[in-house]
Order: sequence, then C-alpha cells, then structure tokens
Amino acid sequence: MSKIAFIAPDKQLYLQSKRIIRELGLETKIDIYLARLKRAITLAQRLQNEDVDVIVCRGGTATSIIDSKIRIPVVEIPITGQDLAQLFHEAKKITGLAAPKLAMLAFRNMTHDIESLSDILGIKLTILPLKNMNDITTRNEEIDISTVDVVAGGRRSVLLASRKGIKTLLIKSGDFSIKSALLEAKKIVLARKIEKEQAQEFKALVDFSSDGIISVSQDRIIKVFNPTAEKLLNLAAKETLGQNVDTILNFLDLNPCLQNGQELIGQTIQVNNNWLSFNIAPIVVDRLITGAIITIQDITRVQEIETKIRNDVLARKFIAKYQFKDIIGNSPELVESKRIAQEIASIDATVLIYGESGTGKELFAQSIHNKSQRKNRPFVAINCAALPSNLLESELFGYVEGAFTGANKKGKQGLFEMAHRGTIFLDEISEMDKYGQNRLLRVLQEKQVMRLGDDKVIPVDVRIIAATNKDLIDLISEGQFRQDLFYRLKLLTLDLPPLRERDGDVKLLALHFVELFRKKYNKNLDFSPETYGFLDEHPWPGNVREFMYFIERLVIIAKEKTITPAVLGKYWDRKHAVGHNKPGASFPAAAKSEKDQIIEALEACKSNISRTARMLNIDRTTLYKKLRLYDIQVMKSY
Ligand SMILES: Nc1ncnc2c1ncn2[C@@H]1O[C@H](COP(=O)(O)OP(=O)(O)OP(=O)(O)O)[C@@H](O)[C@H]1O
Repeated sequence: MSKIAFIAPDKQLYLQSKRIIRELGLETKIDIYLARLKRAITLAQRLQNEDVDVIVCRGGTATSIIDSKIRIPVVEIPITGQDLAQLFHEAKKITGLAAPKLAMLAFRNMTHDIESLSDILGIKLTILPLKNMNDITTRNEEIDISTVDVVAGGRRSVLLASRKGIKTLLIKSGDFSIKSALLEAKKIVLARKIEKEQAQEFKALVDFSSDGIISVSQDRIIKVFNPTAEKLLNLAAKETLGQNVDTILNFLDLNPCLQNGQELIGQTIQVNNNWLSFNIAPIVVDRLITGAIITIQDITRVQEIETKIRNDVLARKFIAKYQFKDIIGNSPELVESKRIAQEIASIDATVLIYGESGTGKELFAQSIHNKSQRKNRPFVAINCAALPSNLLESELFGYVEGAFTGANKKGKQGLFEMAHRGTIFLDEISEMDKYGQNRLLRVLQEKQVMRLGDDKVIPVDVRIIAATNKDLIDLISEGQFRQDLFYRLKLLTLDLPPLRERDGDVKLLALHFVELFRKKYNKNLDFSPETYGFLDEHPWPGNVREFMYFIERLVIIAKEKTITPAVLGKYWDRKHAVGHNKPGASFPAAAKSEKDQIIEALEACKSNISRTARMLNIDRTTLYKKLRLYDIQVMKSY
C-alpha cells in the first residue's frame, strides 16, 4: 500500500494521471483509484485506516472528502493559469467572439487568482462559486442566458447548462496542474514521516514517564492520558481520551491556565486515598493558548524518597526496637495492659498512653508500632518537655528558609514529615504549649503540616501515639490543655500500672536486669531469695526506669557475689532515697541548695538528663523545669 492515493473522479482524469505518474516514475509510490462523490468518501475513509498519508483529488469530490472530516490531508488539483488560458482560448474559438462572456461554476478552492487572469486575457468572467454538489443545480438556475455566452464547469455543471441551450466548456486539468498536486503530496508524505518520528519519540517519552501526563485541548478535550496517569488516578485511558476534562478531573480548575495562560505548580490533592501533586501549564502556539498539559506526581513516593535520602544523609534511624515480647512482667495488671495494647496495634488510630514516669510508655508505643501495619515505616519519638516550645514546634513541623533568626538556610523538614507513613510518639504531651497544641490539632484534623514561615501544606500520613504522666482532664479545667485536642487524642487509651501495683513483676524485672547487666559489665552476681522481697517492698516512684538504673548501679559497684538485703542496704544510694525512700530506710537529705544539687548531679552524670533525673530521684519533666527555673545550661545536647 502506497502512502499517496490519487482518487480520480472521472475516467479521463484517471487515465491522464496514470500516464503522468508513470512518466514521473512514481508507480510504486502512488495508487490510483476511480471514484466519485459518496463512493470516493467511503474509499478515502478506508484508505485513511490503511495508513495512507495523503489523498490527491479534484473539484467537488475533493471538497466532499474534506467535508467528510477525514483526518489525513487532501491535496486538491488546482486550476492553474495554464488551464485557464486554455479554457479562455477555447471560449473565444467556440463563440467566435473577441471577448466572450464566460460564467464559470467552480468550487471555491479551484478559482484562486482566476479573476486577475481574466482581466489580463480580456475575458468577461463571472464566477459562480460552489460550496457543495447541491449548489450546482441552484447556480445553473441562476444563469441568465441573455447575459452569458459560455458556461464552464465540471461534468455535471456542463450537462445542466447545455440543457438550457448555452454553449459549454468542460474545465480540464492540464498535466502541469496534476504534477504540481503530486509534488505537493510528496512533500506532505515527507513532512508526515518526520512528524510521525517525532510523535513516536514523544509517545515513548510520555509512556515511560514516571509522572502522570495528561494533555487537554483548548476546548477541554483530553488528548493524551499516559500509563502513569492511568495508575495514579485509577482510570483507563480508553475511558478518558476524547472526554471533557471537567467531567474526569472535576477537582482541577483549568480556567486560569486555558484562559490566561497561568501556570499552576504543586497543587496537592487527595485522590483515591493518595496524595497527588498536580502541575498545569499552558500549550502556547504562535502566542495562542491551544491547550494545557497536566503533570501528576505521587507525593507519597516523592516523600518516601526524600525521607529515605534524609535518613541516609543524617544517619538518623527512626526505628522502633522494642516489641511486646520485650515487655517483662506477669502481673495481671501488666498482662491486661499488654492485651489491650495488642488490640490497639491492629487499629490505625491515635493512641493516648497514661502512666507514671518510667512505667514503659515508650516501650509500649514502640511495641504497638512494631505490631501495626506501619511497622516497616519510621517510628519517630520526641519528648515534648525536652525542648522549649519554639524549638519543639520547629522540630515537629519544620521550617522554611529564613523562617526565624538562626533558622537553617535551606529550611528543615519537621519530624512529622520524617514520620510520614509511620508513627510519631509524643511523650509528655502535657508539656506542649498552646501554639503547639493548635498545630497538632490541625495535623490531626487535616492530615497535613505547614512548615513554620510557609504557606504551603504538606500532606502527611502519620499515626500519633501521645503519652502523659499528668491527668489531662485537670489540665483542661486549668485551661492548660485544649479539650478538642484531648478528645482527638484519646480515641484509644492505654493505662499503664505503676510498678508498685504490679504483683510479682519486681522479681521478674530484677532477674531480667541482673542478667542483662551481668553480661554487659562481665560481673558474676546473684540475688538471695529474700532480696527480691526486700526490693518488692520499695515503692519505686520512678518505676521500671528507676529500678533498672538501681540494678545497673548495683551490678557495677557491688563487690559481693550474692546480694542479700544487708548488702543491698549498704549500697542503697542516699541521693536516690531522697523523698521516696522505703519506710524506715530514710537517709538525711542533702543540705545543699537545690540548684547546687542539680549542677553537681549533672556533672556526675556527664549531663545525661535521664541519669541526672534518676540520681536526683525526680522525673525528667521536673528536671527540665528546674533547669529552666535555675537557668542552668546543659552543655551536652539531650
Ligand atoms: N516492662 C518492662 N520490661 C522491660 N523493660 C522495661 C519495662 N518497662 C520499662 N522498661 C524499661 O524502662 C525504661 C523506661 O521505659 P520508658 O522510657 O518506656 O518509660 P516511659 O513511661 O516512657 O518514661 P517517661 O514518662 O519518663 O518518658 C526503658 O529503658 C524501658 O526499656
């Protein structure tokens, strides 16, 4: 099948063009057909489907094919100056007049420049333009025999005119006209080849792009819908191509782009539970907006890559290491807490953990994360009491370049962004100030964060586990805590019992920690059976943490191999006993000022906050407060 099809409406033109094509040596490149009007249209449509690049045709048949909305170009055989000169010459000959009055019925596309030529040749010419085949009859009826000497036109026009008794001339295409049409067709084939190659390259680019790409025409019809767009929007291209974009992407406003050429960058929209980023740009041809290109990115993917890079770069591993099996304890209270926590793990909702300091709130939070569907995603923990409120906010929500004095030049990703798809553990939530609470509430409500100093929202999918050792209801009544935030947080609550209420757990924990620290410090040490009972009597106000540090210290400093209650008394830490010592085992409280005591303890513990708090036998929150109260600077970061 050749790329050029010549459709001759009559036999004479068929034979003439066949000869010309042979003369030009184009037999293999051009196929010739004989067909008129309706049959020619059907033929053209078939040829278009058979990959023909261009059709060559003449007169009314060419007009009819073009009108049939065929998609491939149709080259019309023009009426050239030569054809006209020949026609006018014959008109003079058959009328015997020097200046015959000639009426020409011709399709408009055939009559370019005819009028100026008729002036030069001294012919009185009236052109009766034809829009379609029906016009032939109407125009013929309009011809006034008294004012016309000759009628020229196609086969049908000539037939009707001769019935009126007027002299007629058939407009014939000369060889030159046919050749120029064939050369034009050859040029088109070449241009289409280049165009097709470019389209192929463009298609490959679009098909393999990791971005979704949609192209829309000025009249809002979808022209391109690539495979990534299909995947991201969960729509098949065959259902969207040719459709109005407003019915398919009704959440996008294309007016500013299609009407004013406005670009839109990074509009984030949630589609089918996926956060997607949309860019819209106009297609401008010769300063006219001819359509728009929409590109789509999966934010989740972008964020995942960003988080991964960031984590790799910062070597910050947001990993939860504990699991439920690491939580030691057999007491019914603890067993029940573990049971509830495991139920909670399977539900993807906000959790609020209540428990005194050191009861294992973070341990439970990590275990919940590790048993949840988010277990392969980040677990990010932050203690809300550890940082002054403005720093806490920038840590949690991030900031943009120049958001505040001292802000990192390039801005910073907040922990919420880093925790995307994972869990964030907000310990000591009661210490978050009102601004932080407002922002947190927005995150919970809208599932998006806004960096400090920014006006762009970043969608985040984070499960929040908050913990407190304070009664939030008391804080609400004091106006310190937002009630609406409280209700949002307490969807699932978990109460952790203090160690003093866990029957039998002290012994289990003692065995566990002795084993742990014996290995760690390579010491051989055991407890006598009575010692467990002795340890059990202590209220352990700092709960498991306090107990764990106590055993660690004992393993390090005891020189005896077996720890009896008497040996225990010997190593009972005096400072450790301030305030909450076991009844009857009180030691004199230090006479130093509280500030000095704290500074001394900080030095002894190399600024380790947890150890310092343990040494002073206060919880970490209280220590942070006292540090602020006495304006004590801690050199090492905590
Ligand atoms: N049941 C337990 N079994 C083993 N280790 C425990 C248990 N409970 C707590 N721990 C250990 O005690 C320490 C304190 O636990 P964790 O930090 O989870 O307590 P917390 O309630 O979050 O404390 P705070 O409120 O002071 O932040 C951790 O080292 C943890 O591993």
